Amino acid sequence: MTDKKLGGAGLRGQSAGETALSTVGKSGSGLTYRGYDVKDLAENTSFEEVAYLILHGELPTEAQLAAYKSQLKAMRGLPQALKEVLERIPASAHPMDVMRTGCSMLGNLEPENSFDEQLHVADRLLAAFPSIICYWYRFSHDGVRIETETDDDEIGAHFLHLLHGKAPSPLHAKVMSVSLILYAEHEFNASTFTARVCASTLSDMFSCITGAIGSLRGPLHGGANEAAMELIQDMRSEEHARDVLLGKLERKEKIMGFGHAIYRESDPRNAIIKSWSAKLAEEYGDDRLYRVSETCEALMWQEKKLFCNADFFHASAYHFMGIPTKLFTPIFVCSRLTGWAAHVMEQRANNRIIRPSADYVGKELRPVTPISQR
Ligand SMILES: CC(=O)SCCNC(=O)CCNC(=O)[C@H](O)C(C)(C)COP(=O)(O)OP(=O)(O)OC[C@H]1O[C@@H](n2cnc3c(N)ncnc32)[C@H](O)[C@@H]1OP(=O)(O)O
Ligand SMILES: O=C([O-])CC(=O)C(=O)O
Repeated sequence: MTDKKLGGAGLRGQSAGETALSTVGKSGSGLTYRGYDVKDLAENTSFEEVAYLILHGELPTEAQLAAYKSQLKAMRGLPQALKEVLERIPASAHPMDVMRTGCSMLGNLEPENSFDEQLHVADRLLAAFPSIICYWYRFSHDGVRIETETDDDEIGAHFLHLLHGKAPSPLHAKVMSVSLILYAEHEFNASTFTARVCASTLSDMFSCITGAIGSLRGPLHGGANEAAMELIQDMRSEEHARDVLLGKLERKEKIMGFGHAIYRESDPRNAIIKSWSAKLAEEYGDDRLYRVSETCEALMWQEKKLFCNADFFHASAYHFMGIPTKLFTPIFVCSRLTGWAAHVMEQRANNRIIRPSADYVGKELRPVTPISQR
């Protein structure tokens, strides 16, 4: 992987601070969390181990992991006032707006009173986010008030259990764990930077995370996994996929799930989620979605030298597990929370308010014309 030539708009290529949490797009290692290659982590750990690594600095021992899992399990319940708010949100709402409101409401009910509570707040949100989104989804779509405390050991399995009303298969639980690992942390991406800017004013953790959810929602960032699904779901065949994409490229439309602000030749998360999507396609008996996804990948590289980012094969993988498309980006939130919270803590530990300057391109200094003469 070569380093991308960075420069120009969007603060590209400018260092905006220091981090010990991850590296993105460095030659020789595509993506590392606290010094571990994401591929190594995806092959050899669970999401809870990675969350512990990101939040605490080191991988847990067996005893630490067991204690961490039981601690998170015990924090899955939602306060009645939050459930009432979630019940008032219509089924037509975007689930990312539900996440934003759910996070913000929890901040009213269980505020972070001092920075000494920051790790507790991060863990509480980690445990509560799947409950928040699934409670709202099942109530608004199926009319049921679900019990949000399951006995599932892992957050990914817990999410699928709440969504489908039954514990997932080992394959689905494994894919969720890998997916959450892949999405957990990514240096100074837009949503993380939002969280850090908010943290730099010495605001509370809930505000930082609520702002980050808003930034992740857009289709140029986390929202791309949903947009990718919307793109591929109507592709009837490989030939149709090619026609659709060539038409879009001709019209200079963005193809969601492709390209990246930092990576130049590939996103290291793609090969990992793609291989799990292939396994799920086989289990599902799919004879279209995975193939058209591969067609898109080949055509985009051939035509534009653009590669799939983390989001593209997440679309088919989530679909094969029966996850409704509009819940794709909220799963990203359930994972990225770990990175956001760790960045907030890192910012707080060595803080200076983030306040860049702007190049002024407006009018020269001029006097106010009295309103009667304008
Ligand atoms: C988990 C994540 O958040 S990963 C990102 C998810 N987002 C997406 O998948 C949305 C689609 N992708 C994009 O919009 C962009 O690739 C971004 C936002 C991710 C990165 O943007 P940038 O850093 O500005 O892209 P970059 O500088 O590499 O763009 C180079 C050229 O390729 C084009 N390009 C980049 N991505 C795409 C795409 N997905 N489809 C079509 N053209 C594209 C750009 O328009 C640009 O063309 P130009 O030189 O004619 O203006
Ligand atoms: O780094 C970025 O710009 C976007 C991204 O891939 C992520 O946040 O996972």
